[in-house]
Amino acid sequence: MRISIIGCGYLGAVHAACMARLGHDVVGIDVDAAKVAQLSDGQAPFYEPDLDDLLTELENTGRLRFTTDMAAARGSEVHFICVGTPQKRGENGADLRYVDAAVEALAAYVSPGDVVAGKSTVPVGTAARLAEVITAAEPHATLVWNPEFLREGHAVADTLGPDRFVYGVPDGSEEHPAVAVLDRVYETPLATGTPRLVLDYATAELVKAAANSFLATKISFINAMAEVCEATGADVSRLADALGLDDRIGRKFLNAGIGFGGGCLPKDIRAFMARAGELGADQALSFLREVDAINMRRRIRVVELTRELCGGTLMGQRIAVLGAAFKPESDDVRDSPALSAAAQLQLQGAIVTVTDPQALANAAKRFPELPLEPDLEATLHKADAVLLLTEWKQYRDMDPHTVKALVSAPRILDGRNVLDPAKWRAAGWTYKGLGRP
Ligand SMILES: NC(=O)C1=CN([C@@H]2O[C@H](COP(=O)(O)OP(=O)(O)OC[C@H]3O[C@@H](n4cnc5c(N)ncnc54)[C@H](O)[C@@H]3O)[C@@H](O)[C@H]2O)C=CC1
Ligand SMILES: O=C(O)[C@H]1O[C@H](OP(=O)(O)OP(=O)(O)OC[C@H]2O[C@@H](n3ccc(=O)[nH]c3=O)[C@H](O)[C@@H]2O)[C@H](O)[C@@H](O)[C@@H]1O
Repeated sequence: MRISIIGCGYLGAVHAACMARLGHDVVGIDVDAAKVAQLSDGQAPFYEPDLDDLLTELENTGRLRFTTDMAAARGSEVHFICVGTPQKRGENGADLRYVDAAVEALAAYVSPGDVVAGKSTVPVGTAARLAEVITAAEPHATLVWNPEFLREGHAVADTLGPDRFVYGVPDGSEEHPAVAVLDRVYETPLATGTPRLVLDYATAELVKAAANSFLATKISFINAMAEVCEATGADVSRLADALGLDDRIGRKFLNAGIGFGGGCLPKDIRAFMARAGELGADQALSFLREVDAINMRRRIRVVELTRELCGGTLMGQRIAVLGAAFKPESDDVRDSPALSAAAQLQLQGAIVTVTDPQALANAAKRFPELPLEPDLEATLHKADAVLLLTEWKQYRDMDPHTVKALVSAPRILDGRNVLDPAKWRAAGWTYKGLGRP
């Protein structure tokens, strides 16, 4: 099938490569000429495991190309909308200007029978509004909403083998012709038994908002428990292990620590609250305000604990921050808890050095004032305290004796609760976790 992908960022570039991998003939379209040039050279414009290999594998097949020219969408049977929906500046709501611009620009190139499939995360009600734009331009084309659930760091595997497909179609009916079109797009993963749900627009849009809200709530729940554990001397990691053994709860997404960040969970729960408010259902989601507040408190807690670790003042203390990305296996620093804590420590007088295996270039763009150091040993050199804030494997695997020889004082704050406290203490470290004795 011929497929166009509009927007080639963390979602769209991966979707484009994966659709070509499934055998489709794909054109990726983006307004960012530099990104298009890089992708056209077979290079991922960001770090995502397996994406570079996939781009290289596809380079000589002729099935994947990239352009800035929207006219290249003409002739594709399916057009995926993958542009960004960031938080509006100074407001909770989603900024839909990129989605609106992309759909309006695409509408001129849509032909009868085409399917325009929205993948971006949008407030409920957006699909119905955009469907009017598409049908005004081409009455025999259909807009569907096909939300995406991939995780950064696992994006290729998640796209090729998702937990489920959700199709939001105009009448919510299995018989809608667009269902068969999407089934052909996803024929290979569907053949392995991946569940596929056909829903109406609003339900499909809400599945995405609800899923991210649930995940955020799970993380904030365990972080709230971490606060109680700190007050009582209990251990939140063991608490999570015990809770997680109940099938109905599960252990996943119960890792307490510095909290959630990234380009999705924080902005998505805020956009969901804003949209519920517009719909007169704000009370239903007022708990998400608390989810957000618990999450933001974790960042402050890291600063407080670092101050305690340094003997009561941050002034002039050399702090080694391990991790800049919002999670390991990603170079994404959007709303990164690690960077926001690092910047706060610097503001409070600490001499901060941040290291990360992949995210320093992006960190430099967002926080030009923060000293960044690619080398882990150089970062640790003469540190008065070490903060592990993004749990890259190389930080989790550090040897406390080796690290101790590098630092000025053996004090560590494990912001992700991934180190073995007994092992670090036995090596002579003052160890602090979040919600752990
Ligand atoms: N990053 C992720 O893991 C996931 C993201 N999403 C959702 O997918 C959407 C995109 O997110 P990301 O890929 O992370 O954002 P991103 O910022 O990495 O990528 C967006 C891309 O759209 C391009 N763009 C903007 N306006 C355009 C236009 N008019 N025409 C063509 N291209 C245009 C930008 O240049 C950029 O390359 C958001 O709604 C996000 O919530 C959903 C699931 C996973
Ligand atoms: O809509 C999106 O963009 C995506 O948002 C999240 O994916 P992602 O942001 O890539 O990363 P997650 O693995 O969900 O982690 C989010 C944040 O929560 C933190 N986290 C995660 C799990 C946990 O137990 N504790 C915890 O603090 C991570 O460190 C990270 O900062 C969802 O997991 C995806 O399903 C969704 O498609």
